[in-house]
Amino acid sequence: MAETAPLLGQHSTASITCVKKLAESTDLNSIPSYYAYYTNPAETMASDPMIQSPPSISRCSPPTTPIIGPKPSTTWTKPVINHGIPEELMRAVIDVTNEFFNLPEEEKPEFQPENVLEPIRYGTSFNTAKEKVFSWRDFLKVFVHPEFHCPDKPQPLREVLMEYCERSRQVVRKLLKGISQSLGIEETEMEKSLGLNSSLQIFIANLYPRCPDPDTAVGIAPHSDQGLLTLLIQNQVAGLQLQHKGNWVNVTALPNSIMVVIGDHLEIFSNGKYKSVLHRAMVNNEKTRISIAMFNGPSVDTVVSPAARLLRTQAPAYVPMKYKDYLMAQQSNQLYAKSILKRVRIQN
Ligand SMILES: O=C(O)CCC(=O)C(=O)O
Ligand SMILES: [Fe+2]
Repeated sequence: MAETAPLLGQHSTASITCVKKLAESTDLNSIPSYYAYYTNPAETMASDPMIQSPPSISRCSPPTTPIIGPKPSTTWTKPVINHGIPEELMRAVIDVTNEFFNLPEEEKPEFQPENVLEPIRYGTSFNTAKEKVFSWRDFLKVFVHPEFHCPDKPQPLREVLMEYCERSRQVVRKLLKGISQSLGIEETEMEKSLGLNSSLQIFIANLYPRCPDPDTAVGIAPHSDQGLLTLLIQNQVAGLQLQHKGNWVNVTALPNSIMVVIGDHLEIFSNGKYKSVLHRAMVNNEKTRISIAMFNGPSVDTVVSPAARLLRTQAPAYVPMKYKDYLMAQQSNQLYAKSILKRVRIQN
């Protein structure tokens, strides 16, 4: 990982809206310097995939509810199988997303608003207005709950997305139920404190085109996700890595599994028992990779603090912050490690 965040600054490349087009140029043998994220080859190295035993929702269904990791202090991500989401639906989400990215660029400006909290946003890297070094990634971000939004093209996107986001919320609710039990918190307390009935759910589609210099570029820079839980699927092409005990580890997706990634707000709500996971996406020079990250957070107006139940016996390790403000802070900066979480963590 880069030791320090690349310097902030206005870039002459601010008008770049898409890496796909660049990657498709026939004579591209190297990458422009503003995609050189890693300068030291050691930073891109990762260990072999860890073999993980997936928890299965149906096997763990109530009263023994699903678990993520062996104990609540985990910093781990887990693949979940038997989640109840049909494989065809997961494939359809990836296919229709690919269709969106394949639309002519001339048809996409309507999805490129200035405001980072607009409900439909297509773009490249993470925040080109703030980054000096870009990520080798195009993205589509759509707010799908509590209000459902969707680009009006390609035509099948709406139906597929609506079903996938509903099914994902059901999976997340089951997982959160298990997590609340593991923390000794009533499910209703969690629901109420986090405003889960109007939870913010964001669909993020990531496109990582083939890259001529995969050891220098990054698909998405090291970061933790800001919500409670992210459900991640991909098109059979590997690229996700997570940091475990200071080392980067490749994550291999089991067929038909969903990776569950713990986000900052679960870390805050659990007062640090669950730790959000530092992860990144790497690129390759053979195949285009698509990943779909479904972010599931509290409701935007919730002021999130560690659960009251936990604070009966523990000192708070995080200061309260409105979820919307947290989201704004994260989205309007460059993506860098756990930098936003650090702002609310109480240092001992
Ligand atoms: O593409 C991946 O595997 C990771 C994507 C990701 O971390 C994100 O969208 O937040
Ligand atoms: Fe992420």
